[in-house]
Amino acid sequence: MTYMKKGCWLPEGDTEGLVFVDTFNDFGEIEPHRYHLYVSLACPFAHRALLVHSLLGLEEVISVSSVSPKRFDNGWAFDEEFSDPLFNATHLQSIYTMAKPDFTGRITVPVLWDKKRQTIASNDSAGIAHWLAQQWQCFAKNKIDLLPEVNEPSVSVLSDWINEKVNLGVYGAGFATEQAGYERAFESVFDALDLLELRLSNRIFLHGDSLTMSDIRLIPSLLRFDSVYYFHFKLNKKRIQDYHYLWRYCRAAMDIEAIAKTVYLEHIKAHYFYTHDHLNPSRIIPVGPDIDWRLS
Ligand SMILES: N[C@@H](CCC(=O)N[C@@H](CS)C(=O)NCC(=O)O)C(=O)O
Repeated sequence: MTYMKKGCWLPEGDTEGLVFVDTFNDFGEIEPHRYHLYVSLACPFAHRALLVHSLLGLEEVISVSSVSPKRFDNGWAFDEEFSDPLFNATHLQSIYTMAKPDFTGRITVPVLWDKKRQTIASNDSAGIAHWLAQQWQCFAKNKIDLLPEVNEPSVSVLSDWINEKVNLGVYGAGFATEQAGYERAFESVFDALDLLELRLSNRIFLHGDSLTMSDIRLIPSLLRFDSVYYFHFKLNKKRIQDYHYLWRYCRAAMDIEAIAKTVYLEHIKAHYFYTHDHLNPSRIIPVGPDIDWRLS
């Protein structure tokens, strides 16, 4: 992991005494063409924001671009294929220092840039996803309510649980540095998947027939599981394809065009297997697996 301290890039591991004080959480008014969303197509957290953006059909009012899949020592970068459409920056760190020259913290995606105030409105995926789902209905091409009032308490409880047990849980196993910690994280992820399998035995999505914010949390991690987490994070008890209902759930999600068009498995694999060279020193990116998402 790499960080900035008071606007300066820190070499890997040199984080002694670092206190992460800076996050951005200051959304402005809703105005078409005012915001730009920087994501990484590989990142499951950024994927939350991208999913809401795509499901609501906000392409014409909020622009989106991705960083390059391969992250080097200077953090998220832009390249010819994945360039910065606003500033032609070479690295995402420039976007952070434009917003706050003495920024201290991790340079993460997603980033919601406010063109009017020339600053970062938010770099919190959950906050951005929530804001898009709640505030942008008036500009949404598709009227989808991902935060239905009737389910609101259970959606937020389940969303938080998925974040802890699955979204972050897989990293707990993948980045473990000792056996016991890895095994605890491994068991915890598969216990959570077993519970979700049970929950999905009598419904298509987590709260019934329609997608909610809980699904927006779960889908990014499940879609990456068989190609990445199973191998790279050593989560190899089962693939998602080995669960009856979770597999049906993934295929039902991928059957939705607005979801399928946000999923770039080659980009995802290129990121994880190339960037985490402490887990994969050869940086060889696996060719497979071939996944057939069709429902029947
Ligand atoms: N606060 C963030 C965290 C997102 C996050 O951890 N993103 C990862 C990619 S999956 C990242 O940008 N990591 C870069 C780094 O840690 O150097 C969120 O929006 O949820």
